[in-house]
Amino acid sequence: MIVTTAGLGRTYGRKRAVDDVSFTLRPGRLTGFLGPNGSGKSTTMRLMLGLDRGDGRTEWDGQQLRDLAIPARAVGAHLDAKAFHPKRTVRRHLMMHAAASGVGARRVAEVLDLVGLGSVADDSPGGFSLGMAQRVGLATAILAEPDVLMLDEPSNGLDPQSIQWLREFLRAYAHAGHTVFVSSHLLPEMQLMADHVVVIGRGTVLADQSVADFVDRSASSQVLVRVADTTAVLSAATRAGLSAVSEGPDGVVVTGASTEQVGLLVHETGQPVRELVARNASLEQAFIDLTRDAQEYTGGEVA
Ligand SMILES: Nc1ncnc2c1ncn2[C@@H]1O[C@H](COP(=O)(O)OP(=O)(O)OP(=O)(O)O)[C@@H](O)[C@H]1O
Repeated sequence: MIVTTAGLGRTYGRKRAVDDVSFTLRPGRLTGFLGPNGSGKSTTMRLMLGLDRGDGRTEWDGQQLRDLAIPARAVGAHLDAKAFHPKRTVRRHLMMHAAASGVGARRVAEVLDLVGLGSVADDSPGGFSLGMAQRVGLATAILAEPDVLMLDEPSNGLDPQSIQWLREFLRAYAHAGHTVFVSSHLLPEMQLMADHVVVIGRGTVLADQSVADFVDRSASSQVLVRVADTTAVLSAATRAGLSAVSEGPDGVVVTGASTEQVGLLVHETGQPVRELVARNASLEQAFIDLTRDAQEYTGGEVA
């Protein structure tokens, strides 16, 4: 299912929390939703689902969510870690959601096992840890095997094994043809998991592109090339408007260019390449570069 948001907006008091946010989520890929604290991720997700009133519209394969026959089959969302009754058992909680979306008891048992809650299915989740509560939320979201899965910070409170499990689960879910949209502050995790990213800062979209392109465009992406005549490569880089510095006796480091561009540059100088290595910035570094000016809440210098 293709999900299109157009012109989403929301004002709280005098603050424009989300402003003219438009993007498209495509099936078969996991889109990460990134942004500094308070940048509007949760608000955007709530607007998409009609849980918050605001401007703009979201279409699910061209339709409004309320016009779909069984909305739970279209989208499963987990936005709030403790969105369950603390005294109702996990199984009962899931059975109630199952009934509302035409899902049978077998699927409830299957999902309980899938998210690792089988042994506590008949416990009340009131005293659950954050990680356990996250599993209940995920179980609820995937119950009806929705076309679209939307999760707000699902790795919060999960231990490393659970994070790895969640990553594999979400990737498999996306690559089976579903549309997956996940917000997270765990950027190294997102780099392993996401195909595409939407980045927002101060309520507006700053980037909407593949993870590879996003990381590549970072000012911190560098390419190291080793050649016999570094001076010729440095001049060619300058002529091409690229920033380049020499490194060691035969190395040149070019900033902000792809390996292909640097390969062509060396080719122009008519000499063989001894080594060509991309020193890609991490998703984390690319994110920090991009959102430096869109940081709502910043800490002081660390001495
Ligand atoms: N119910 C509300 N009332 C007033 N202001 C709100 C409300 N909900 C969100 N905001 C404000 O809107 C802005 C966006 O908040 P939102 O929770 O969407 O950001 P976020 O990107 O999800 O943040 P985080 O990463 O910290 O979870 C913030 O400045 C926040 O303080």
